Amino acid sequence: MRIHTVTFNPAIDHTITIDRLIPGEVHRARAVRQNAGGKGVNVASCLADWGADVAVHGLLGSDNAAPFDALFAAKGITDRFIRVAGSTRVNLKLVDDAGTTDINLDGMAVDEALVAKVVSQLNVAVRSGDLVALSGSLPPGCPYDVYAAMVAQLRERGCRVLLDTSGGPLKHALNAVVLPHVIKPNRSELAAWTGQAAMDRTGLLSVAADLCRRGVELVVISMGEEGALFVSAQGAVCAHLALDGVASTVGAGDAMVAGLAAGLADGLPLERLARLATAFAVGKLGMAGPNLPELGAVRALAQEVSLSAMTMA
Ligand SMILES: Nc1ncnc2c1ncn2[C@@H]1O[C@H](COP(=O)(O)OP(=O)(O)OP(=O)(O)O)[C@@H](O)[C@H]1O
Ligand SMILES: O=P(O)(O)OC[C@@]1(O)O[C@H](CO)[C@@H](O)[C@@H]1O
Repeated sequence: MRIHTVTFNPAIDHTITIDRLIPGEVHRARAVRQNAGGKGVNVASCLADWGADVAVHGLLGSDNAAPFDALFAAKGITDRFIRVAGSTRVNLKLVDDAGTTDINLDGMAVDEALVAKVVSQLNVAVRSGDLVALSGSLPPGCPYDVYAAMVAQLRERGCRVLLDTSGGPLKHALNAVVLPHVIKPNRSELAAWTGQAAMDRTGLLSVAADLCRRGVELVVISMGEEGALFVSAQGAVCAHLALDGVASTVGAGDAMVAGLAAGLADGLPLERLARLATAFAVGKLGMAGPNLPELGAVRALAQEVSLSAMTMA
């Protein structure tokens, strides 16, 4: 069984650490780093640290592909990205004591024929029983309903599909007849899908329960430092683990998706899945880039996660 990740809009994350972000002021950088990123790349990077067999798919600019080539080679990730003339976007992450401010660019414009090529290559590469994570925003030129179409095609091929996206692409995927097995929106992405500015836990739980009734097997709603809700036909739990010394919150949600994929690959029941996915996310928080600490540390974190059962309406 192989895990595939798809990233149509990868990014090089340029992280600048400053003392305190004050709009309109000149800031002096305390530290600067760059890493290959984009949601599906981060998912694959964490899964490779866990020892999973993982392949990455999508579109990558050939002018600045070096950090991606280095990451894939260093971690033994199978590289199925199609190289395209041009540059992958560079996203800015401004880190100060209050947290991280993300400035994400649109990404390289692509044409529909290239998107179709990624989809058909993936359809040939997957085997029944494989897991596929579809992650992130879509670049200009990419049809908003591409994830919805891919979910149907991949399920037809016997794959299990995890979706982590937002806005229009999430809307298309959740309004489709054939739904993903797993979704992992954060709370504001799910609230936006329902047309609300914000939602409390009761509201989130009720939307998740509706999605489960419609056929999504597992809805995971991440809530930053408040942890995450895991909702399936088996029940609902809130999982949380506090961490001192957060190095970077960038990609915590992707690490959580990686933990979900790893747990699903092992057939874990809901509570153990919630523990493992939370341990991946919190383990990543202590690392600068999209990386996990050593496996023993992740397993130890999983034991420390506190779980509380939630009642569904
Ligand atoms: N400050 C924090 N303290 C403890 N846990 C955290 C913190 N930030 C994130 N997490 C953990 O990581 C998970 C994912 O974080 P978050 O909800 O920020 O995801 P996200 O919005 O998808 O992030 P990204 O898009 O950067 O990957 C949370 O559900 C929680 O378990
Ligand atoms: O613009 P998108 O695709 O929604 O998010 C892109 C991004 O913020 O997601 C990752 C963190 O989750 C980063 O590596 C990357 O910069």
